[in-house]
Amino acid sequence: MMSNSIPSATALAFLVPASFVALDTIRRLVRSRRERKGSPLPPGPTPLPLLGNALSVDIEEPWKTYTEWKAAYGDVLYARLLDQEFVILNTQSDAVELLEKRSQNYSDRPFIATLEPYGMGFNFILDQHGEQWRLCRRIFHQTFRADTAFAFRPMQLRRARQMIVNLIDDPDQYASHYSTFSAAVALSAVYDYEPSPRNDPIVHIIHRFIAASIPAVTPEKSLLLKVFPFVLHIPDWLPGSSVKREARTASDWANKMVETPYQYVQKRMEASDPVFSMVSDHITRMQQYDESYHADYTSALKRASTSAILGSTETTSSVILTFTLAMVQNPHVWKRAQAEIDTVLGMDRLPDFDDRPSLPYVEAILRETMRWRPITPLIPHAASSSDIYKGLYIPKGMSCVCTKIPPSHIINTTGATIVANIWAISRDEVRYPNATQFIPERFLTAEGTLTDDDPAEYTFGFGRRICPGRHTANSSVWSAIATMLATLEFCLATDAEGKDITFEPKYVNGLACHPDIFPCRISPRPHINKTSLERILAG
Ligand code: HEM
Repeated sequence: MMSNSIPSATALAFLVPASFVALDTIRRLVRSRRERKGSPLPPGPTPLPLLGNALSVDIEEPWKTYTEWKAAYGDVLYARLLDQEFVILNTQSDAVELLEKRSQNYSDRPFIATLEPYGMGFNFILDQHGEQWRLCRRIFHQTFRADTAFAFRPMQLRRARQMIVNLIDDPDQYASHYSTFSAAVALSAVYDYEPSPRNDPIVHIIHRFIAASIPAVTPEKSLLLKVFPFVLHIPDWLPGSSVKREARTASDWANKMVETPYQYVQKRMEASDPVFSMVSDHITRMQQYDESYHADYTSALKRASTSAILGSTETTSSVILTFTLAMVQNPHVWKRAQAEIDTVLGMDRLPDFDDRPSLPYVEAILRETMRWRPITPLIPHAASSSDIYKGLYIPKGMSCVCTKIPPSHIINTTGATIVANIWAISRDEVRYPNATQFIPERFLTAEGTLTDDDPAEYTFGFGRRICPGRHTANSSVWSAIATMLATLEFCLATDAEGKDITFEPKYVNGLACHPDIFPCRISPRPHINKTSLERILAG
């Protein structure tokens, strides 16, 4: 039997990092008290020693807890989950004040211990606010800024129409068609790659990477690796090595995701096959720079291009899934939209971007879809220095305990996480009465024109980190939903006796938050058929 007074190696292995967390928390509290100079932290629920407020937060949907706390503590809240401090901004105006007007200080990201081990290091979405990020963002901007993204519109419409053909062919696979559509738009823009509608090898790599990396973004996995980084070095035959294997698999898929489409472009360029894409454009631009800069440029280009695929695939398809759920639950909405479309376009052509200003109800549906169930309910930034806002102390204050973390991360791991709570903004009952209901009319004036309220002003984020793909995203979502409304009907599924199958929607929190697959019947409108659509596509 083991003596009680001599801790086992395993107990030590757990005790040492736990003590680091405890000491670190105490050190931060002392330091923050010194730095505050009399300014209080934002109000919030009283934290327990060490655990902080971890036990009071809904782990599945923390945005709901923060929204409830708004009533008790106000618009700007402070909470601590274990050693991680959060300042939660529950209104758009506070998010604009800090994340936009003080963006010099609020454009970092919180440190996530799983990123490097799970192969997410290529992803500039989660990069710190520094030179590497700036170069990626510049490359990205040249392709996706408003005036250049305009050029993608014909491709986006064509892809949306192809999606309808796939939906008519195989309606039960609707989620997969949305995903293929979203990936296809991004792959066309970034690599000039046309994926096949089913079983495409590159789409397969993207899906495998996303599936393998989702465990990386869970807070518990991140905390585990932060506190016990040695689990990445446990031999494969020992219990507890599953995290290491999981990380290795995600990393392998990440590597394929970065290299395979990039090499596809390189090969086409070597074969003098004309290719027009973000990657080919920058490979050409790179030649004007000194050779010594090529390695950095290539690395930034690979990171920007892969981030574009990752940033667009699950987000766009999540919005279309949310839209489908709203249509199935609110048939009067798609019927009113179809009446608008038929009046403006007639029944023998499909909407294109010239029709967009004439279809305010379709636009209102898009806005309500973005508001009703925001796909990124919380947007995390990090403060690089502590600050005073409205007389409240906003701490930097998280520090990273331990080991194999690249120096570029360690330098910047000292920011409290500043969270824009998009859920709270979208649930503001003064601005959006009956906020839980899907009511596109809230974005229309009594005359039927659009109001000035556009949820795109908060659902795409804020300041220097605002979604740089937002113009492309907005056009993709519009082309998808306008084409779907013009061609499809959305009903509850029926059972063998013809009775409607009702269901309680469930939500999945992956890279974006979206409804889980639900039973529904998506069918062509009476005057639409596959042949006529294929004729339109061919023309
Ligand atoms: C409807 C679809 C989309 C939504 C709702 C969305 C939303 C967001 C949000 C909320 C952020 C974080 C902003 C912040 O930190 O303040 C973000 C970042 C980002 N998004 Fe999107 N996005 C969408 C589609 C896209 C698309 C299509 C692309 C690529 C073409 C893209 C690329 C990115 C990138 C690269 C970032 C990271 C920017 C940075 O950290 O500097 N997104 N997006």
